[in-house]
Amino acid sequence: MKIKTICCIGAGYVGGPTMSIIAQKCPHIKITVVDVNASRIAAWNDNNLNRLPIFEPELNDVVKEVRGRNLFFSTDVGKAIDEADMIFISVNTPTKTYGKGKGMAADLKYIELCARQIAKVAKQNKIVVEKSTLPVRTASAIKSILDNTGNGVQFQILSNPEFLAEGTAVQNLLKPDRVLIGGDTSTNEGEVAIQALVEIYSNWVPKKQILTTNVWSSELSKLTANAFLAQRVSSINAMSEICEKTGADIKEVSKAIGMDSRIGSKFLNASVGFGGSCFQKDILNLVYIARSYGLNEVADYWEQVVIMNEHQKNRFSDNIVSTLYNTVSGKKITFLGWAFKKDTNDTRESAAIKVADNLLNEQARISVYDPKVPKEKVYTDLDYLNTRSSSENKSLLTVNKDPYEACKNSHAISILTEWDEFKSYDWEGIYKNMQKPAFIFDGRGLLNKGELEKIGFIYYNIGTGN
Ligand SMILES: NC(=O)c1ccc[n+]([C@@H]2O[C@H](COP(=O)([O-])OP(=O)(O)OC[C@H]3O[C@@H](n4cnc5c(N)ncnc54)[C@H](O)[C@@H]3O)[C@@H](O)[C@H]2O)c1
Ligand SMILES: O=c1ccn([C@@H]2O[C@H](COP(=O)(O)OP(=O)(O)O[C@H]3O[C@H](CO)[C@@H](O)[C@H](O)[C@H]3O)[C@@H](O)[C@H]2O)c(=O)[nH]1
Repeated sequence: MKIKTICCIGAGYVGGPTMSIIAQKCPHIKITVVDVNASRIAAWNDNNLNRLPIFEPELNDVVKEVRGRNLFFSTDVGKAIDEADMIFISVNTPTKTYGKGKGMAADLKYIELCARQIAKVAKQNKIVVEKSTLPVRTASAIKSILDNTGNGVQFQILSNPEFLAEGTAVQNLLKPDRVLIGGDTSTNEGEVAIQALVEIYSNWVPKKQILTTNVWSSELSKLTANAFLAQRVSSINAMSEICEKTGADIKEVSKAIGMDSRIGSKFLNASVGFGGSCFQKDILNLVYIARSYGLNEVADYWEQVVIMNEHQKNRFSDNIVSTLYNTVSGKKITFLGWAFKKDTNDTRESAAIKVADNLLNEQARISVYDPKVPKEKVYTDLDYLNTRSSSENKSLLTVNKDPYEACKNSHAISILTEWDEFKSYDWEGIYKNMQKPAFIFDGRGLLNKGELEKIGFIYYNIGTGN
């Protein structure tokens, strides 16, 4: 079966980049990305590519090449569904904030809305692809909605989880470690649908890296991959605390263990804590699933990864307070970085938010600089916590466009995101304009301790005892 038209529901961090690359590699397929958020669609259609709704290295060039050729962004969800042979569901699946499973389970209301709309509109057989990250067995719920509310047309459901990481999305999509496709391997129609998607990826991904499985394995593999990745970060962060007590250095420990080919060297950077929209949400979802099957030991095991992460963020802010003579009340603390990692404007679950909230509770004044995160976003993130009024947040925290201004007169600088540009700042100049003693709390192990200490800074790093 040859796919000629694709619709992708959800123009976010996954839908936008993923469809841009499919469009680039498959010029014979017309792709329409749709979203209910009209301003997001307008931003994807903006002539000024620097105003695309998400910042991803190299993405602007790809969008420039394919937009208007075979990639289109629209708010007309019904029309795009109707025209498509294959529909990707790429909408958000956040943690539930209400009812049963609140704070743990994935909220599938957006997924269900998509399924109902597909069922309502579709007049011909369609392949529906789960691109969003979903609890294992969601495909059966989607199938049930489609079959029971549809117009009698046939639907095949595939699971095709996305493994891209933000900041490297384009390269991850161009050269994925693997593409995973789960489908109904027990029927001919299921096999045909699987092969239709395999054929799309085969335009640029070597066949041996395209893995096909049953639907449940595919859905669960996505949650498993994120759980393992996050577990590595929590494991190295747990060791960082032992390093600080014992005089061991976490970078040396990471290097030493990473040279064991069974462990591997990637994803072993101790930090102020993992952020991003996926790790916490997906682990909590896994914990919820395990509990719902009565697998309490399994649930406790994975939950500890999130508990450890909360602890890492809290102990980072606690260390700032205790080092600054047990009070930060009225003191200016500069945050370099607000995004959850470098090379993205995404701030979802960023460690910076929690650290800021803790320090504001201690009446610190915070000044933030991030090269890609707009001022309004910083305030929205803080207001969302509902810890204090929006006007209090605005009076206690300022957002600067200039990093040197942000650092002026501050008592301490805290590195929250590992943006490369921070490494080449004029640190001597920054030191001169700070209160003394001038402290740096490096939550990313980014800066050069020796050089900064030579200038006169008191420098604290995660995982290094002083
Ligand atoms: N962000 C990542 O790096 C990443 C990577 C892999 C997988 N995922 C998974 O992919 C999914 C999407 O993540 P994201 O970061 O792109 O989310 P996002 O919030 O950036 O984008 C989702 C979009 O879907 C739209 N939407 C919601 N309901 C809709 C509906 N009924 N009709 C039309 N549009 C609708 C929203 O308006 C939003 O723009 C999630 O399940 C996530 O776990 C994310
Ligand atoms: O050694 C490390 C590696 C990562 N992090 C932090 O962990 C978080 C997540 O980083 P990363 O995984 O690189 O970015 P994400 O975009 O969240 O990507 C993860 O989540 C996506 C959404 O499911 C998956 O598709 C990706 O495979 C998975 O890496 C960030 O705060 C990083 O700073 C560390 O602290 N130390």
